[in-house]
Amino acid sequence: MRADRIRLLNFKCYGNADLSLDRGVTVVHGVNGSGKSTLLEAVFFALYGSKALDDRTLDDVITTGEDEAEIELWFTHDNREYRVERRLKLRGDRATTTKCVLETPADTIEGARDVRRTITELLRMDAEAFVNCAYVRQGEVNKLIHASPSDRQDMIDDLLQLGALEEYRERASEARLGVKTVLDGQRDVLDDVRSQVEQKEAQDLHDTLNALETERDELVDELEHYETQREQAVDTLETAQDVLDRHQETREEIETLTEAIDSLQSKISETERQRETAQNEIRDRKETREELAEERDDLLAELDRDIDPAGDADNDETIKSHIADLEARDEELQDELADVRASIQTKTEEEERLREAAADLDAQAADAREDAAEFSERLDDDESEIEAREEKLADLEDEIESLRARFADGEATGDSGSDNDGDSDNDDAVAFGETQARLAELETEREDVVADRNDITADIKAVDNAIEEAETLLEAGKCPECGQPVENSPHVDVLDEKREERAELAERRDELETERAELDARLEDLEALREAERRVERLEDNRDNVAQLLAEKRAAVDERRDQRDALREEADDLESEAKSKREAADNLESEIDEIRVTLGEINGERSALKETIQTLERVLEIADERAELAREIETRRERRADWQEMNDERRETLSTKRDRKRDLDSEFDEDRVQTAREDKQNAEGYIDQVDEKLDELEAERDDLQGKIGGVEEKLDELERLRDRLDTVEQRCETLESLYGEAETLQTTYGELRSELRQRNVETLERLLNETFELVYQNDSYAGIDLDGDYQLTVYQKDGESLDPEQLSGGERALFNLSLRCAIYRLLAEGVEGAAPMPPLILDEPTVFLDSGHVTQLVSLVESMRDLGVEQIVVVSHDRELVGAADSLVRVEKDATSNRSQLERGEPPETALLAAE
Ligand SMILES: Nc1ncnc2c1ncn2[C@@H]1O[C@H](COP(=O)(O)OP(=O)(O)OP(=O)(O)O)[C@@H](O)[C@H]1O
Ligand SMILES: [Zn+2]
Repeated sequence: MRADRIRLLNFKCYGNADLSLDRGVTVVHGVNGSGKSTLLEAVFFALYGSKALDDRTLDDVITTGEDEAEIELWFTHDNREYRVERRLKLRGDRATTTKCVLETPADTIEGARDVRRTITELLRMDAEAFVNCAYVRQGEVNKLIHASPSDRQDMIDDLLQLGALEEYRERASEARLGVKTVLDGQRDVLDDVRSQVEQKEAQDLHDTLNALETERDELVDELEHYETQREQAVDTLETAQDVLDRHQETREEIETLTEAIDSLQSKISETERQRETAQNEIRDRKETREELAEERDDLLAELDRDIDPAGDADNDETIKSHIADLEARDEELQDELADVRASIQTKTEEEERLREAAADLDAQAADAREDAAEFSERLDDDESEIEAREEKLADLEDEIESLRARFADGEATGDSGSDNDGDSDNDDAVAFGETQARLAELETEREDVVADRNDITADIKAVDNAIEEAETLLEAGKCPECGQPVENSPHVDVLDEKREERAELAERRDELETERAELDARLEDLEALREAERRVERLEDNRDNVAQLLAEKRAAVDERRDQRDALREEADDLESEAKSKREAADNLESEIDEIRVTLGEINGERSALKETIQTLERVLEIADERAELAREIETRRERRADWQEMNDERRETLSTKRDRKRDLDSEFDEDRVQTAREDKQNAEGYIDQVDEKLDELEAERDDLQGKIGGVEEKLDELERLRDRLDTVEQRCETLESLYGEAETLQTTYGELRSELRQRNVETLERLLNETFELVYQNDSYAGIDLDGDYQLTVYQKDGESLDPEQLSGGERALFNLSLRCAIYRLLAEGVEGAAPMPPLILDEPTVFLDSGHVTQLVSLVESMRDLGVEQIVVVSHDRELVGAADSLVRVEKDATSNRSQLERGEPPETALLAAE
């Protein structure tokens, strides 16, 4: 087997680690406590699980503070690849395996037990064998030497698979002992059964049986005799009993008869009483009938109708037809009544309607009159308004006339110009409608005058200026015309001319002023006329409007007057209509009163009818009651006749029964009864005695029968015992031969083991000597002796022998390693040819060794490799060993996380290590 790769998660001091391993020698190195041993333990744990933990538990395996751990190991064995995986989980403070899987090339095995079993079969080693052979744990170098010879024997035997033979031998021995125990037991049984048979045979059982049977036959004869006697006694007893029974029956019949006679008599008198009661009831009913007849006669007399009081069926019919007639009449009356009521209803309604209509009409008439009055009032108003308007119209006409008179053609109105005031000029007389044109003419004229006047005013101003200048010049002595000195000036006269011109101009201006004033006055008059003209126009408009309104008003007044008259007429009509309706209503009222009288009459007749009908019905009722009474009387009569008949029959029965009783009384014989009683008593006495005797004899017979049964049973048992004896004898023989076989088997296994062991011991001794010589080249020791019980003895050169315990520490270590390697080789070479082996694992093998011996150890390791050990893993920090490694693994603990780490190093590291 070869470990190829191991992966760890939270396994003890490892956090996350993954390491691949090679064939050949691998040296694991690192400082103390870095996790070297733990790595080896992990390989061991991966293979065997909790069995690899000795006395520790699963929770020790999980890194402190974590709650899950994983271990995975890939390995090759016999050229096949395998992978084992385990997962642990902390639940509370206990760890459990949550996954355990082994993948083999063929299949996958699950579960810790099955995985361990498969691995044990595969490696042909259990966990214990693994540590004894392949895995030399730290500090266990002396294990094999310290062990007692028998422990060592067991260890080595187990490794060599000889343990099984010892087991078989022990099993054979156990089987032999087991057979022995059974055989001893069976022999005891055999003795016991045999003595029982002998005892039983000595008892003469057949003779005893014959004697008992004879005795029993005699007893049976005697029993039969007594039984015959008993039967006779029983006959006698039965006959006597018959007589007594008959006597008893007769007596009972007489008693029954007496009872029957008594009961019949009482029934007869009871029925007689009933007959009498019925008679009384008949009498009562007859009386009631007569009373009813009287009542009926009274009623009929009261009615005074043609009905025969004697009353029979025909009479009833007559009454019924009377009632029918009366009811028919009542129905007629009822119809009439309904008609009358309906007509009252209709008429009352009609009356109400009429009165309502009349009231309505009156109201309408009142409304019409009111409207007419309103119209009249408004007509008065209208007329006074018309009057006012007419007045206004006349005023307007007057004003217009007077205004028109002021115009030229105004004289046409008749009033002459004498009325004209003196102011008005005839030249200015203007016709109506021409003022406008005239005003325009005068306006133009005035403008011309004003313009002339303004021109003259300007001229005056110019003349004034010239005068003023000339005067100034003149004062200065200058010519007013040319400005030259006045002396000699021809122009001095000019000033006067100018003054003249000015006076002329002023005169002219005054004329123009006057002319303008005249024009202004004429203009004013004309304006006034113009004003009058406009006013006339307005007044005429006004007059026309007033005239039109007046005309309209008149038309409206006429219409309104017509309407008022119409309303008045309408009111008259409505009133007369109301009156006629009211009259109609009054007529209806008196009609209704008359009808009410008829209603009263009908009701009166109806109540009289009802009374008569009731009386007649009562008469019919009485007839019914009387008939019912007659029927009752008849029933009672019939019943009385029946009872009579019944009693006659009873009386007949009574006499028969009395006869029978008399016969039975005479039949009764007291002597015969007495004899029967005595016979019975005697027979009973005898039977009692004989029964006692029979009981005795039967008990005796049963006893004998029991004894016979007992003897027969003993004979059967004897037969069975003989059979049993045969069986047990046979079984003992079989067991004896089985015991012999087990004994042979036990010796065979024992011999086989010591033979095999002897062969192995010889090989082992040779291998041990070879190895020891290789690692301990020393002159002191001549060789090692290993005997059949694995007793080890070391011989010194001088021939003295030594117990291995007496060797030095280092020597012991080397000796032990030699023994381990020898065993490993023995196993590897195999008893039956080479077998694949687990890696050889050595944890700190050099502790006790000096450097010289380390060299020897190195050669041991190398020789093992050369001998074909596939993989050797050594934990050591010895430089020499490191130097001999094919590959290196360095283990280091991270100072901060406190987790171990694995690192592959190649041999060049040797140089580094050597340099340290
Ligand atoms: N369950 C655990 N969780 C964490 N650490 C653990 C656990 N069990 C053991 N350890 C630690 O693992 C460390 C490594 O121990 P191991 O015996 O493998 O060291 P080593 O390298 O073989 O040392 P030495 O050279 O002294 O033999 C120890 O320090 C120990 O405290
Ligand atoms: Zn002049």
